Amino acid sequence: MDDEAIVLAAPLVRTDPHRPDTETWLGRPVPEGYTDMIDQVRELLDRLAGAAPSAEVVRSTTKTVAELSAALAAYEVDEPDQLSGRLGSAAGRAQVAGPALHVDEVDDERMTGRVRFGRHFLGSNGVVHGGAIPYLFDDLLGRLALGGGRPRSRTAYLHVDYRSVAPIDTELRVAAFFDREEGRKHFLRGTLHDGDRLCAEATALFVALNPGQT
Ligand SMILES: CCCCCCCC(=O)SCCNC(=O)CCNC(=O)[C@H](O)C(C)(C)COP(=O)(O)OP(=O)(O)OC[C@H]1O[C@@H](n2cnc3c(N)ncnc32)[C@H](O)[C@@H]1OP(=O)(O)O
Repeated sequence: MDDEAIVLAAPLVRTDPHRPDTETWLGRPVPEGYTDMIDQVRELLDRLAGAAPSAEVVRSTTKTVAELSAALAAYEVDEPDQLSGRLGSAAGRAQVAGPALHVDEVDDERMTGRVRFGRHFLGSNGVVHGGAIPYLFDDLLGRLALGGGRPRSRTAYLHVDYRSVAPIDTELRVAAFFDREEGRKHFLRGTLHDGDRLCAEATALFVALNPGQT
């Protein structure tokens, strides 16, 4: 594929001071610019959601996206070598299924951060789709569940209360708390705020996996 075809738009400015320029995964360096590529795909999804393009632009976009898919297909790897969703210090772990979550502070019991849902996550009337919020909490709480040297665990339940609407294109605050542990059961909770206004809160049970449990 022509290199020029993969230039989607002007590159995004790196805005996250917590994100390192380079990162390693499984001891190997992550390709330079990988997280910038993920940012561009997020931008593309937002533009796609918001656009009502002409037939000509639909045709050319379809062709370009097909070329991009073909280029990436040539580099497909098995799950253990996957980068997307595995880069802990990248926004949203470099996984475009969810919003770009930026972790600001984390210790064994608590995690705080910021998140901005783009147009891709619009439900209606300028607010975030209700299904995107559990994704955010599962990811956020799942990360904290793994903190403090705790064993791998899996979400057994995730309960979300929607207290007020969460606007898109707005920096929202998230927090996660490790509440308590009962044997293999780890209880966590999380909050999503727009300024001082509580948008949603969640409680979850993560069950630690037994040795050999996949
Ligand atoms: C960095 C990465 C961040 C992203 C993290 C994302 C995490 C995820 O999304 S994981 C994917 C979604 N979750 C799943 O697919 C889980 C599917 N379910 C399972 O695999 C199993 O049911 C599992 C592992 C949760 C529990 O099964 P198992 O290991 O057999 O434990 P089990 O003996 O049934 O239960 C253990 C305890 O938990 C309790 N428990 C289990 N499920 C539930 C539930 N839904 N509600 C309440 N209690 C429960 C049991 O009652 C039991 O309690 P006690 O010890 O007091 O008797």
